[in-house]
Amino acid sequence: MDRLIEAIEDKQNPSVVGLDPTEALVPAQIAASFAEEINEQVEDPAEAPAMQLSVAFFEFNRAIIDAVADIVPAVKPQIAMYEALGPAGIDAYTMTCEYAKQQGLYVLGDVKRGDIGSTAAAYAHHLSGVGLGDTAYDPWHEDAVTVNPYLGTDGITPFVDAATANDKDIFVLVRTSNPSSSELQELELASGERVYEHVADLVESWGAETIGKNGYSHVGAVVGATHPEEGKALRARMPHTFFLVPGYGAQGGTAQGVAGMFDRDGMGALVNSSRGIIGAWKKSGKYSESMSADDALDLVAESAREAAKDMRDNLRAVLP
Ligand SMILES: O=C(O)c1cc(=O)[nH]c(=O)n1[C@@H]1O[C@H](COP(=O)(O)O)[C@@H](O)[C@H]1O
Repeated sequence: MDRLIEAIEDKQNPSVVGLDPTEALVPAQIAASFAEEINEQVEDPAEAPAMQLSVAFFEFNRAIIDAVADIVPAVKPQIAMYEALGPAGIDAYTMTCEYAKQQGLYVLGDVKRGDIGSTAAAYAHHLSGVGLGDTAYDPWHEDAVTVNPYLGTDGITPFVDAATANDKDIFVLVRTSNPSSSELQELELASGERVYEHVADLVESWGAETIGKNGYSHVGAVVGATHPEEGKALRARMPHTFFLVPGYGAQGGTAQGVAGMFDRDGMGALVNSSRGIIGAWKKSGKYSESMSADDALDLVAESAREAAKDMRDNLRAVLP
């Protein structure tokens, strides 16, 4: 986790921009501006809409990355939004990750993978690259991925091994931000612990052999901004586990609510906002359907930059 920590210290900003584009979040004229070019390229006209949106997603992301790269240490592309477009969407995802890396950003691939050990080892190629040894080729350009711990240790170990071998990281779901999370995560065990507390102890143990010079391991945890008190308690319970904290902004999480998830040095957590930043242009009052695609992209970028600055300043105000 040392590379992420250094990136956060460099920008003095523990926030990450979630790149979760959807057709509703990307100004319509951007995809429309590629219609002619795409229609000439595609063999099957039915493919055109997905191709157009994929190109639009990448241009949308590139404009936002250019606008926030000097403000934030990291971006978190959510692969689901790209998978929704099929293979062309995956191309937009990997191009987005590659471009963000080229701008010096830490790329957190939100892929939430989890399976039995042999399958997890295949998924772990997101971190270990394709091919063997020196010939390993990295088509994903991710510094970290999110993973689901529901299958237990043998489903996680391949990810820990790949992360450690490649100086990358994983973030394991512990206390998720969604309303239904309590149905499972708050269940009380015979020991009196809650399920999420038991998972927290497993996550801390999974990283124990990989603690870096800043005191945090390659194995992080996902702790929702919508659970301030539980997050504060988990901060103390998981001293060597860095937190990815989603749920700020669109889901109601606040800077005050996440303050307890940081350690006494103001480190230990990276707070995510996706829709609150990439959708800020919708609240600017400056968008018009008649504006050009270039002007729409400029508005997206300018709005994202302002929203990223606000988030940075809100977090700085609550940190030691
Ligand atoms: O793993 C995640 O990042 C995640 C875990 C969680 O508990 N809650 C959660 O919202 N997320 C992700 O964080 C992002 C939140 O998006 P916004 O609500 O738009 O900021 C989405 O990409 C979610 O998939």
